[in-house]
Order: sequence, then structure tokens, then C-alpha cells
Amino acid sequence: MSDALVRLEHVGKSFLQKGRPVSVIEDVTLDIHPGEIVSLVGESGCGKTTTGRMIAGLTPPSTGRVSYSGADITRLRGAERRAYRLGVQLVHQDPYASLNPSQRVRDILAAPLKRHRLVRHRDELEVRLRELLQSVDLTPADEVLTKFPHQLSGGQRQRLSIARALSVRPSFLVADEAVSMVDVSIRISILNTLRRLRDEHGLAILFITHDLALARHVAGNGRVGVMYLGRIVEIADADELIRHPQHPYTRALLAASPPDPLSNAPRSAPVQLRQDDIPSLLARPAGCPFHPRCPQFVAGVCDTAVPALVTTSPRHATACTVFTGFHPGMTPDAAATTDAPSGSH
Ligand SMILES: Nc1ncnc2c1ncn2[C@@H]1O[C@H](COP(=O)(O)OP(=O)(O)OP(=O)(O)O)[C@@H](O)[C@H]1O
Repeated sequence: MSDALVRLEHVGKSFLQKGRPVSVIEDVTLDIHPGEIVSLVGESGCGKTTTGRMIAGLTPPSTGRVSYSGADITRLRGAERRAYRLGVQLVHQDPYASLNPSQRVRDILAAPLKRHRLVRHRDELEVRLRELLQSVDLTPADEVLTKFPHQLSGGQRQRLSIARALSVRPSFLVADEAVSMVDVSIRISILNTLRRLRDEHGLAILFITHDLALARHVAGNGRVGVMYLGRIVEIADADELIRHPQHPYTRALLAASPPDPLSNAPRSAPVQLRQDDIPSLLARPAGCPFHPRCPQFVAGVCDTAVPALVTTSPRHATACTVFTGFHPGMTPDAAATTDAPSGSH
């Protein structure tokens, strides 16, 4: 088995909604390797944030197991627990909400460095503060250090959030819609910064977004996982997923995406869904969660058993009985745990 940095094994999560438990994550299995970028894409409410929060230890799974460097995160104690707490950092969608408005940049960045005793003396602190700002292209550092969050642009605040997450030298970043609040050109530049951080520091990243083109751009030579109603329905290398989508939901997402200026992949044909509305989690469909909307729906097949995530080709897995039915000899439940691509380190 490969050495995953973060591993989710058959993870499920239920929340109490209207007085009863509602299953929002079902049977998610996923490995993320050191230095790998995985983008998780899907419509609002499909469970992306909850997945990220479970990895960061902020939401406990109801079933299954989340592990970090091979150890179940609920069993970590002492030095191992500290290594995990610092090793996995979350960057929020809205940096305004997560940055203390009454603190200057200097104090925002110095707090974790001091709290976790990551600098020994004042000179080291000064060097590290500047290093952090430079690593996210927030310059001139001396000027930025004196500012309050409201004196920064949206893009600069986002960079500050990333710098704060990096202050504790994590090995894994959960970036939850980290660029959705800023303009397109700033988005691209922040995304390039994330990619550079991966290249320079071997940082692994789970990038959460509802935008498939963005998911692909950030993943680069990493993977994209597509989520629907709390399940990963398809996962593959980013280019492969865009060029050869297998799950009808991925095809529908692609067809609904605006043209991607960064890609020369051919435009996909329009997909006519059987219905547009996403089913409520309170009334989860039997069988494949996508079947009420799926143009390839086969009665008696798709509305009976939940399709397993099946390896359809090397580094590509799909949970669609109709698709996999035409591709015999596939391995259930394996592809989400494939080895990291050789180019991802
Ligand atoms: N603490 C909670 N209590 C009850 N329900 C919750 C809680 N957190 C999330 N949910 C529900 O879980 C489902 C998945 O939410 P989640 O935020 O993970 O989805 P998402 O794909 O990240 O959505 P978005 O793109 O809108 O952020 C939603 O129906 C949401 O209402």
C-alpha cells in the first residue's frame, strides 16, 4: 500500500437536521500523498467542506476513519497529535471572517509562531515574518506588516490567510474555495502561488471548489475528485477527467461549465438532465444518488444498488453501474487510493 499523508477510509458523516440524523457524507475513501494536489469539486451542499473539516479534525466522522501519516487522527496523543495539529491547516473561504480585524498583519502572523514556539528570539521572528509574506508574494513586507486586514485588498487578505496557515510549516493544506471571493486575475495568481508552494515545499493540498475548470487548473498534474450528494462519484488525473469524463454527472458539470480560457480541451456536448433540482439530503434517492437526474438512467439498475467506485483505467475510477457495466474486469473501490503520480512531488 502506498504512503498516504492523509487517508479517508469509508468515511461517513451525519448531522442532526430537523431533529433527525441526515447523512451528508457516505463511504468516502481517498488517499492524498505528500506533495499531491487533489481538487474536490461539486455543487453547493454536496459535502466538500465537511470532508475538508474532517481531514482538519474540526468535524469528527460518524463512521470510517481519517488518518494522518498512517495513524487514526482520533487516537493521536502528545507529540504525534501536535505534529498533526500543525501539519494540517485550513484556509477559509472568507479571509475577512477568519482574520482578527483589530490586529495588524505583524500580530496575525506572529501569534502562531510564538504560540507554538516556532521562533527562538526577536531576530528570528522578524526574518520569519518577512519570509512568510514573501512566500505568498505579499510585498513590500515591511509595509504590509503594519497594516490591518481592512487596509488590504481581497486578494491580499487571501494571501495573508495562506501565509498564516504556512506559519506553522504544515505538510497539508485544505484550501476551501480559497479564491472564490476575489477577481479572476487575482484568483489565477493566488492559485499559481499555491502550486509554487507545492513545488517548493512539497505541500499537499486539498483544493475545494464548485468550479470544474478551477479544480483542474489547481490540480495540475494531480487529481480531481467529483462529489455528488456526499459521495465521490468519479476521480482521476485532472486532464484525464476533463478529456475523458466517465460519470454522467461529471459530463453534466463539464457541459454546464463556461469555456475554460486556460484549456484547449474540446467543448463538451450539452447534457439534458432528466430533472434540474438536486434531491434533498432529507430524501436521499435509493441506489445511485444521481439517478433521478441522470440521462443514462436504467430502471431497475440505477435505482436499486449504490454503485461502488470502480477502477476503470489506471488512475481513473467511476461509480456508475451503467458505465462500468460496459467495462468488465474492473476493481471495486481501488482507484481513490492509487499511488501519487510520479510528477506530483
Ligand atoms: N454543522 C452542521 N449541522 C447540520 N448540517 C450541516 C452542518 N454542516 C454541514 N451541514 C450540511 O451538510 C451538507 C453538506 O455541507 P457542506 O458545507 O459540506 O457542502 P459543500 O459542498 O461544501 O457546500 P458549499 O459549496 O455550499 O460550501 C449540507 O446540506 C449542509 O447543510
